[in-house]
Amino acid sequence: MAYLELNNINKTYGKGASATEVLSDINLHIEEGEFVAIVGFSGSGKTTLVNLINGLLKPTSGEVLYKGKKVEGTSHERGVIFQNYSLLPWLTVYQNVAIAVKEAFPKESKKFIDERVKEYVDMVSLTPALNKRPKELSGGMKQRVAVARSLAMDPEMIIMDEPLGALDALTRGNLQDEILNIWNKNKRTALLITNDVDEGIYMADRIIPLRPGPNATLGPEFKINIDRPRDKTALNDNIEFKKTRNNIIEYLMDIGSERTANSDVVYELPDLEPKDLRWDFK
Ligand SMILES: Nc1ncnc2c1ncn2[C@@H]1O[C@H](COP(=O)(O)OP(=O)(O)OP(=O)(O)O)[C@@H](O)[C@H]1O
Repeated sequence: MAYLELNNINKTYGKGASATEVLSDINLHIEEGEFVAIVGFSGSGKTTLVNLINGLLKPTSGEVLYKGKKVEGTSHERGVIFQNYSLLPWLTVYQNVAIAVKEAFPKESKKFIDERVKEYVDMVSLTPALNKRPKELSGGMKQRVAVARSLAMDPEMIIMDEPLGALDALTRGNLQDEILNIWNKNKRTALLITNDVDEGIYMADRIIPLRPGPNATLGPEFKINIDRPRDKTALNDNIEFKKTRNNIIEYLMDIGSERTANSDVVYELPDLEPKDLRWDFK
């Protein structure tokens, strides 16, 4: 039994003539302690997949099992970091994080909650913004609050839906490392949805492409055989990194051009440009 299992998942939106099958025959098994990345094309169904795992959506057919039990709704055992922040606009940064920490640790003291909120807000370098409301923050700052809020709840499984998309390279690199630290230190299981192949290789044990939809399905997995902790600066010269990166990009380009040739829809490719300079920020 895997920690998280998706068995023969199909998800259709709409009914009758307007029905669209977004995900088809998705099978994914993640073991406890693993870090898996799914890299997909824009609009291929990545958020739908996250919402099925989180329990916000029900599959049209198939089942999602978490620790052997069918997922029937949301739970803070599985913490999701969404790409669209979902902060409560009337609460400050402190209050947005505190409300989540209280929910995850209902029996803990006020002091514990206060310290934990401040620790995680500091981790995302937002201590000066503790008393600001979301409307006073930039998109990247809001995204960092969302990261702090999810990680402060100490979920058993960290599920990330393009969580670092709106961030500059330096902040993005720092948060990748914070997420990896928490995953490693607390022996958590992680699923990262990203359109950045380099980010996937830096962070994950395996990368699985999501083929473009409709009827998106998972492609073959690519194992990342690079020792941890990984050194960003050294990665660009790592033969295994270059080989894996080329293999994944080649696969994505092939399926992208295959689908474009067969339809009128223009698919936006994942972030495939070399980002060599990015690693120099550390
Ligand atoms: N509630 C819904 N009802 C109908 N169609 C939907 C619904 N939610 C998503 N879709 C459609 O399903 C497809 C996949 O959407 P989804 O948001 O899962 O993709 P995504 O890969 O996360 O996209 P992006 O990379 O742009 O965030 C899209 O064509 C979208 O229009």
